[in-house]
Parts: sequence; structure tokens; C-alpha cells
Amino acid sequence: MNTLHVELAERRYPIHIGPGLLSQPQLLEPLRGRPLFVITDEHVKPLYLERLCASLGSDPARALALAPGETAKTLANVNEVMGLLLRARLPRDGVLVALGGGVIGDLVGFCAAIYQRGIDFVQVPTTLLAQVDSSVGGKTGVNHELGKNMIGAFHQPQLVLADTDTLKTLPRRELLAGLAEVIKYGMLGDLQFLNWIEENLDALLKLDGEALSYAIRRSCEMKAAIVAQDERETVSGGAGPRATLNLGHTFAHAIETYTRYTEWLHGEAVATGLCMAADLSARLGWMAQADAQRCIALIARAGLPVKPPAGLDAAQFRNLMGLDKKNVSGRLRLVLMKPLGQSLVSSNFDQAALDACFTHFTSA
Ligand SMILES: NC(=O)c1ccc[n+]([C@@H]2O[C@H](COP(=O)([O-])OP(=O)(O)OC[C@H]3O[C@@H](n4cnc5c(N)ncnc54)[C@H](O)[C@@H]3O)[C@@H](O)[C@H]2O)c1
Ligand SMILES: O=C(O)C(=O)C[C@@H](O)[C@H](O)[C@H](O)COP(=O)(O)O
Ligand SMILES: [Zn+2]
Repeated sequence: MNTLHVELAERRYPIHIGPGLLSQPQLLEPLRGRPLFVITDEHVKPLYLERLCASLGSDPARALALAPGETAKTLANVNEVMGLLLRARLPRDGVLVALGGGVIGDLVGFCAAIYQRGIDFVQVPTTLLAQVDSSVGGKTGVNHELGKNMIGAFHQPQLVLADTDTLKTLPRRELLAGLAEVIKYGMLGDLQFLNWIEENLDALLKLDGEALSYAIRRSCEMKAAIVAQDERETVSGGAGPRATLNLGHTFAHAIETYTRYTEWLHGEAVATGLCMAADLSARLGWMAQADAQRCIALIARAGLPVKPPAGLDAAQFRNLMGLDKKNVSGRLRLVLMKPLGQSLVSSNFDQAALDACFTHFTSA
């Protein structure tokens, strides 16, 4: 097992990563004796709820399973959780446990942020995407039909327990979606890691335990370091370290909103967004054309989409991207690379290059 820490101004919390952790009650010791609820989804419940409850020493009946998938990340489900907690009279020293992927983690974290103005919660991520990204860093929230992650709060978990054995039951498409966020870390800030991913992609695709563990550890290490510098994305007016974790996401969130959170997984949209960010960075002369091609080739090799959905045109892209939370004073602000392996947040780029990028990616 590896344990990393996220260092916040006022406290630190552990990220435990390794096989078999769901069956290690001592890791959940900080929760012992506290009233709690586990929130999960209907896919994950039959696989892991009982094991987690045994370690928590909690009654599996004190759990709620929501419908699986991105369309469940709604205010309506937040309201459902609020009702459950209130009916059960969960007190302010109660704890919510998020057992599942990023959808459950984001939604449960948000519920914990607002229930009685904030209670503790724990992340037990069971997808690759959640283990490398969403369970760490305290961005919580839900979607609105007009925009992705538009309602939310920063609320950090007490601990993260990533049992890598849970990835054995993950559908392949979900595994690939998680790899998109792993590739993101290499592209935004660690060229050596990107090289490693290229060299070890086949092992990752074969679920090789050692390769997966390293990918998870390195991703969490990078995210923890960035969150420690800029917990709430406020450094440099929102153009600081934390915003770089949004590489590819302005494009990705437009795709997800356009497709109404169906058809495309978040990681798939991120994959295409990374391709578009690389292409635009190359068009601006900030990164070598060959490096952009290299990123796109890696993403394609990982079995991820490299083109946005048919029907999403340049005007719609621009319009949807106009709602992005990074934008300031009506100006589009994007995370780009200068060069590959180093990211920057900019609203000062040639708009004609973005138009050319849209044209390239939206033509048949
Ligand atoms: N807060 C953050 O910093 C952050 C970072 C990245 C992504 N996100 C969010 O995360 C969400 C995507 O998360 P996701 O990709 O984990 O999707 P998800 O939560 O929808 O899980 C993917 C699917 O896998 C199933 N599943 C989960 N674990 C399983 C397991 N071990 N075995 C079998 N099936 C399993 C789920 O039921 C679901 O059907 C998006 O909403 C995205 O916006 C948040
Ligand atoms: O943790 C962050 O910061 C990220 O940007 C990580 C992203 O992978 C993640 O998808 C996040 O939810 C995006 O946040 P948003 O603020 O762009 O909605
Ligand atoms: Zn993401």
C-alpha cells in the first residue's frame, strides 16, 4: 500500500492506494463509532457495499444506491440524499461515505458540503478515473442541463481509500475513460510521465497491477501537489496551478453538455478535449506540431475518441465554451501547453487559430 497526503492550509488528509484496502478496517478507524451513511450506485452496491460496511462496522441498510452514470449527477438526487439524511436525523458529526466513481464522489461531496452547512465525508473511489483524479482535491458538485458542474462547492474529504482491486470489475470502456485523465497529467506537467505512459500503455490496457499502481500513484502525487498550492483555484485570479488540471476540459465540458450527459463518458470527452488543446497549442506555435500528433496518436492508441461528436459545430462549441467557469469578463480562457509537458492558462491567444482548430475537428 502507498499513502500520500494532501496538505491543506489547516489540515492534511491521506490517500491510501493499494489492493485489498476495502478489507482493512484499520484504515477506516477515524470513522469508528460515528453515525454514517454510505451513498453508492446500483452497479457498485452489489459488488462492494457489504465489504465496505463490514470494515466500517456499519449496517448495510444505512446506504443509498442511486442510478448509475452521469445523468444521476443532479440537484434532484442531491435533494433525495438530503431527505434521507434528514429522515434519519443524521447529526452534524455524522459522516457520508462516497462509494463509487466520480459521479458518486462529486455528488456525495456536494451533499456533505451543504448538509447542515457542512459535514465530513470520505471518498472510496472504485473507477480508475476516480482513483486518479475525482476523489482527490475537493471539487464537488452536480450538473445543470445548461452546463457541466455548474452547481457545486469546494469541500475536501477526510480521507481517500482507493482499493485497486475494485478495478478488476470495471468495464473496459470505463477503464479507458480513466486513462484519459492519466494522460492529461503527463501532458500538463510531466513529460517523463508521458513517456512512461507511452511505453507502458499495453501493460495498463492489460490491467497490469504494477503499471496501474504507478499510474494511480503518480497522478495522485501530481494532483495533491497542485491542490496544496492552489486549493480553491484562486491563485493568479483563477489562472494558477489548479486551473491547469482543466487541460482539455473546456472542450470536454462543451461536448458533455451538448450530448446531455449521455453517450459520451467524461473521460472520453476529456480525451477529445486534450487532442483539441494540443492541436490549438501547435497552431499557436507554442508546441511542436509533431508533439501534438504524438499526443493524438497516444490517445487513439488508448482506444479513446479523438474527434468530437458529429453535429457539434464551431458556433455551438464557442457558445457552450462561453459558459466555462475559467472565463473572465466574457473572454474565453483556456489551458494550453507551451511546450508539451508544461501548461499555462491563457485568454490571450489568436482567435483565428481557435477557429481553425474548430474547423479541423468539426469537419467530417
Ligand atoms: N471532482 C473532480 O475533481 C473530478 C475530476 C474528474 C472527473 N470528475 C467527475 O467524475 C465523473 C466521472 O466519473 P467516473 O468516470 O468514475 O464515472 P461514474 O461515476 O459514472 O462511474 C462509471 C461507471 O462505472 C460503474 N462502476 C464504478 N465502479 C465500478 C467497479 N469497480 N466495477 C464495475 N463498475 C463500476 C459505475 O456504476 C458507472 O456506471 C464526471 O462527472 C466528472 O465530471 C470530477
Ligand atoms: O480538480 C480539478 O481542479 C480539475 O479540474 C479536475 C478535472 O479533471 C475535473 O473534471 C473537474 O471536475 C473539472 O472541474 P470544473 O471546475 O472544470 O468543473
Ligand atoms: Zn476531468
